[in-house]
Amino acid sequence: MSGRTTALTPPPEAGPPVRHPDAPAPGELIGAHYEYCFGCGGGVPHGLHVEARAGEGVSITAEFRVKEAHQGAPGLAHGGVLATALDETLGSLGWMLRVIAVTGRLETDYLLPVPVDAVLHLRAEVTAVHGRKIYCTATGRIGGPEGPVAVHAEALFIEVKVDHFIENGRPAEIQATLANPDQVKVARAFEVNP
Ligand SMILES: CCCCCCCCCCCCCCCC(=O)SCCNC(=O)CCNC(=O)[C@H](O)C(C)(C)COP(=O)(O)OP(=O)(O)OC[C@H]1O[C@@H](n2cnc3c(N)ncnc32)[C@H](O)[C@@H]1OP(=O)(O)O
Repeated sequence: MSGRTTALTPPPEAGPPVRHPDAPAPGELIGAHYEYCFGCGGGVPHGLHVEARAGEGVSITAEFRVKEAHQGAPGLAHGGVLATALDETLGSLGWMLRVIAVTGRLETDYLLPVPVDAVLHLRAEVTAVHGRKIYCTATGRIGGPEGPVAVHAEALFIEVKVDHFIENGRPAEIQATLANPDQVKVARAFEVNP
C-alpha cells in the first residue's frame, strides 16, 4: 500500500515479532477478552461477536458475520464497523505475544462493499516490534478465506499494563471486572509471563 504515514513504518532498529512459548496453538479458539467488548463480547446483543483463532507464527484468523444492526447504507456494512472488526482482530495479536496492547493508530483501506449477511474472513499479523510498539497489518476477505480483500488495515499497537484499564476505566465496570476471577486470571496471565 502507498501513502502510509511514517508512524506506521517500523524504524530500522525494530525487530521481528517472537511468538510466545505459551501462545495458544494454531487453530485454537481465543475467547472474548471481556464479555461486554463491542468487538468480541457475548454480552453485547448488537456487538460484532468476532471469533478469533490463533494462527501460525504471530498471527490471528477471525470471522465476523455482518448483521442488520451493522449497516451504514441499505444492506451494506458501515465502514466504522468494519474498522472495528479489523481493530478487534489486531487486538487479539496480544495473545500471541503475551502482552496487552491497545490501538495507537489504525489506517483502513476500503476496497469492496461488504453486504449484510456476508462473513468477513479476517487475518492479522505482527510485522515488527520496537520497545512497546507493535507494528501490525490485517485484511478482511469476503466469499471465503481466500476470497478478494474487502478491507485492509495497517496499525500501531502500544503495549500497556493492566493498570492502564484500572486507572482509566469507569469505576463501576472496573470493580465488577476485578470481582470476576475469570477476568482477573486473563488479565494477570499477561503480566506474570514476561
Ligand atoms: C481490570 C482490567 C482488565 C483488563 C482486561 C484486559 C483486556 C485486554 C484489552 C485489549 C483490548 C483490545 C481491544 C481492541 C483494540 C482497542 O480498541 S484498544 C482501545 C483504543 N485505544 C485506546 O484507547 C488507546 C488510547 N491511547 C492511550 O491510552 C495512550 O495514548 C497510549 C496508546 C497507551 C500511549 O500512551 P503512553 O503509554 O503514555 O505511551 P507514549 O510514551 O506516549 O508512547 C509510547 C511510544 O508509542 C508511540 N505512540 C503512542 N501513540 C501513538 C500514536 N497514536 N501514533 C503513533 N505512535 C504512537 C510514541 O511515539 C512512543 O514511541 P517511542 O518514543 O517509544 O519511539
